[in-house]
Amino acid sequence: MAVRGRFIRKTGPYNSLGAPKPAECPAINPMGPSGNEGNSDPIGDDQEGSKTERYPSIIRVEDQQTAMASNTPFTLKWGIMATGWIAETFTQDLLTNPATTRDVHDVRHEVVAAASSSSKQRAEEFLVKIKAPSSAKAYGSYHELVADPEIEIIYVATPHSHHFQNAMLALEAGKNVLCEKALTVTASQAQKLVQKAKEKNVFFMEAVWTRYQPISIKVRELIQSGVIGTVYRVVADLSVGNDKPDGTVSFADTNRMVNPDLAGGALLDLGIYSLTWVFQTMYHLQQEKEKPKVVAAVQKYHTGADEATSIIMQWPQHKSQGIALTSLRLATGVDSENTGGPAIRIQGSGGEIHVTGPAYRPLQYKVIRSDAGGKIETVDFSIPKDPERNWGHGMFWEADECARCIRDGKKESESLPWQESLVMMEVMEEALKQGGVTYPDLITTDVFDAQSPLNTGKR
Ligand SMILES: NC(=O)C1=CN([C@@H]2O[C@H](COP(=O)(O)OP(=O)(O)OC[C@H]3O[C@@H](n4cnc5c(N)ncnc54)[C@H](OP(=O)(O)O)[C@@H]3O)[C@@H](O)[C@H]2O)C=CC1
Ligand SMILES: O=C1OC[C@@H](O)[C@H](O)[C@H]1O
Repeated sequence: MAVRGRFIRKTGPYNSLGAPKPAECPAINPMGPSGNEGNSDPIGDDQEGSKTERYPSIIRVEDQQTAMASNTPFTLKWGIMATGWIAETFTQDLLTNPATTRDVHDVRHEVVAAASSSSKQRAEEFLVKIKAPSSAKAYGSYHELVADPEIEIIYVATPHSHHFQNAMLALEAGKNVLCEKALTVTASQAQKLVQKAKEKNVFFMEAVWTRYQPISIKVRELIQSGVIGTVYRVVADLSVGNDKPDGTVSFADTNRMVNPDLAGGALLDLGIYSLTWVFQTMYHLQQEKEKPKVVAAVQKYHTGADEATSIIMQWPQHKSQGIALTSLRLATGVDSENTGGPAIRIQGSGGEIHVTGPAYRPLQYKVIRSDAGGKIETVDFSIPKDPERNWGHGMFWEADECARCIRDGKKESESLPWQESLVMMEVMEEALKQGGVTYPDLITTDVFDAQSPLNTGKR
């Protein structure tokens, strides 16, 4: 019989009060059963439902007052590079109130400016749309953005094709950088960025938000506690069902999902989350790091990008294997209940953990221990919303991580160290190489050019 568990709140990186906490969060949703009233989520995949629990469920008022009296939150000042879909989503998360949204009291965020490579007007419209404070500046170029002395960190939200040149532009200007996934198009580009971050002594992180979500932290803790024994295999999938009867997929050939000029393809956009689950549950937890052997099957689309990629990784010294799957034609689950099974299956010598939901932001895990007589513990998560803005997408936890690292003088995040981003880039590069996927020189070069069209927007 399945036992639905409650999320036991532990002190974690998202919990900053330092004051004693209630041991358990009761399933109270101050916004009603859906917790989503009136929200218009641009990604359209928010999964709040009646069975979810919220963060935070209860904050004792005296705890808050004690913390507020003794600590002034560290404020991180952001510059947003690009004005597309994820720039909008992430920046709205930045603008949520950390205290009332997610029980975070030690850091906060300020949006200083946003820049569009197309026009200043586009940046102005962006700031209006996300209801940024009137103090936020609009720039019509990425160069102006990175030159703003008030900005401490640049969020790079351009297509992956642009990440190397754009992140390097910001690092060269001495800025801390949070760069969207996939970090780069090639492993050599990622290596160059890490070298530059070291040289400039600044913070640099790949924006894999999943790593900072409470569910990821909890699953890593569970594995480390040994509850399912030694993990020997992880199978993870992130796929979307965009198959069309005429043999194409429902993205225009120019869309960044399939356009080689924008480093399109399933692996760099979606498969990276499947890899994230393989890596964060195995490689990340290895004492002695071992690079995996890689075998890949790649289905190429008529544009030349990959439409489906399956990667088998082997860690011979650890006797473990990981399978990362992604496809643009078949969805991970046929329905929202994931009748077809969990998106992520983590198999250990003493049991399994199943993680359900899209791999970039899953909201449920199950622990199935071989010694528990068939009992299954099910734990649900939800994404908290700012009651005032009626917004929350779950990207704020990675922003909080950036703030804490910068406050504490750290140059990389322990939850996603540089070395791990680099090995993941190597795995993806190797898989694409095995499948014969190539990208244009403009986006694969590892030579920085401040005047590259990728930096100037002169496309
Ligand atoms: N973490 C997550 O959940 C998600 C991450 N992503 C990642 O974010 C990145 C951006 O994705 P997304 O926001 O969906 O993309 P969009 O196409 O919606 O936005 C990209 C933005 O980049 C800028 N840009 C600069 N040059 C170009 C160009 N040649 N073609 C298109 N855009 C250009 C544009 O802003 P402007 O003209 O104003 O400079 C544009 O609005 C990708 O790397 C993707 O992997 C995407 C979705 C979800
Ligand atoms: O990072 C992402 O997560 C959500 C997906 O829908 C999107 O394509 C991808 O870029």
